Amino acid sequence: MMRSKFLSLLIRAPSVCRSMSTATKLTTIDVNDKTGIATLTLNRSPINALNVELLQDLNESIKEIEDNKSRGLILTSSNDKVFSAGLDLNEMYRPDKDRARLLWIKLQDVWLALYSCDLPTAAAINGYAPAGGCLLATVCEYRVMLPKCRIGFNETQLGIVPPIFCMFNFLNVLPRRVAERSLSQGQMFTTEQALQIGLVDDVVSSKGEALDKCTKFIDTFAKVNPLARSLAKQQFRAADLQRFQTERAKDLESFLAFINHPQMQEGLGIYLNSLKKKQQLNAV
Ligand SMILES: CCCCCC/C=C\CC(=O)SCCNC(=O)CCNC(=O)[C@H](O)C(C)(C)COP(=O)(O)OP(=O)(O)OC[C@H]1O[C@@H](n2cnc3c(N)ncnc32)[C@H](O)[C@@H]1OP(=O)(O)O
Repeated sequence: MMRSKFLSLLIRAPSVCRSMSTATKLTTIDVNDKTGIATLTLNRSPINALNVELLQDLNESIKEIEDNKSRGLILTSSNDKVFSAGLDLNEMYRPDKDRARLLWIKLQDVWLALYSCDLPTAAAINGYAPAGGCLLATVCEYRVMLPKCRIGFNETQLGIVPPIFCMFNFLNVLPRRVAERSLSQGQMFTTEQALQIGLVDDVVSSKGEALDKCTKFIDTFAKVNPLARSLAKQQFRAADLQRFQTERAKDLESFLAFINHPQMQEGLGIYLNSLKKKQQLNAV
């Protein structure tokens, strides 16, 4: 009797979150002591544009979460309107050559860390997620999104060829025909369209609900042997990971050649300017 009372108290006890790291500045990690699940929050104001430092912090945080044997990883944003605006275009426009190289290497590292992550991963997409934002969301195994947002790879709309890891992500989530069309057209989807085509698994009305849904998804693995789960995931992703490793160096050189092209620089300048003037392209 005493024991079951004690157990019911434990079950009803409010969940306690503890911060795992103070070292990172542009990401935060909160581990729920009850569920053992880590929430990794993008925290670069104003719109979580992915610069070298944010990508570096993301890499460190993912490693920290894996090393601390969390039960799962939920990726979200501290901004209530934007999950991530994608790569920081200021890193690509009139770039510092060393930083541009580092930017792409760190983006590749983040993709690799999440694509091959041992833990179950889920994205609580609490705002806009264009390009690199969509990359972070679709590299996860489950997605839930808030209404009235947009998500997609808009690269071709900006004259950019989406890198192969965008293709891997989409092919894991969408039927091949839909993946190819949306990547080659640079389509941005509303939340409702994203749900309809299966780009997101669920739609909820608040960030709290989104985090709950992600927790429930991760809980579906509670009774599965973690090693078997992780190896099954690796098996599914092995061919993509191998191709990525083979093409990684070439992919970096393509990115550098691409951003150093005068025509691309001109286009990036015009696009950045249009964003600053709040004249966002219809594509986003
Ligand atoms: C060989 C292979 C090469 C492959 C290369 C692949 C590369 C790229 C992948 C990418 O990720 S490129 C980035 C694509 N991202 C976008 O197109 C998003 C553009 N942004 C928006 O649509 C909106 O900003 C938003 C995300 C919907 C947010 O809207 P909101 O109204 O909340 O905020 P804004 O006022 O528009 O923006 C605030 C502030 O940030 C500036 N800004 C916006 N996006 C970016 C960005 N990606 N990088 C840098 N700066 C950005 C925007 O100009 C505003 O600046 P100020 O006016 O405050 O100076």
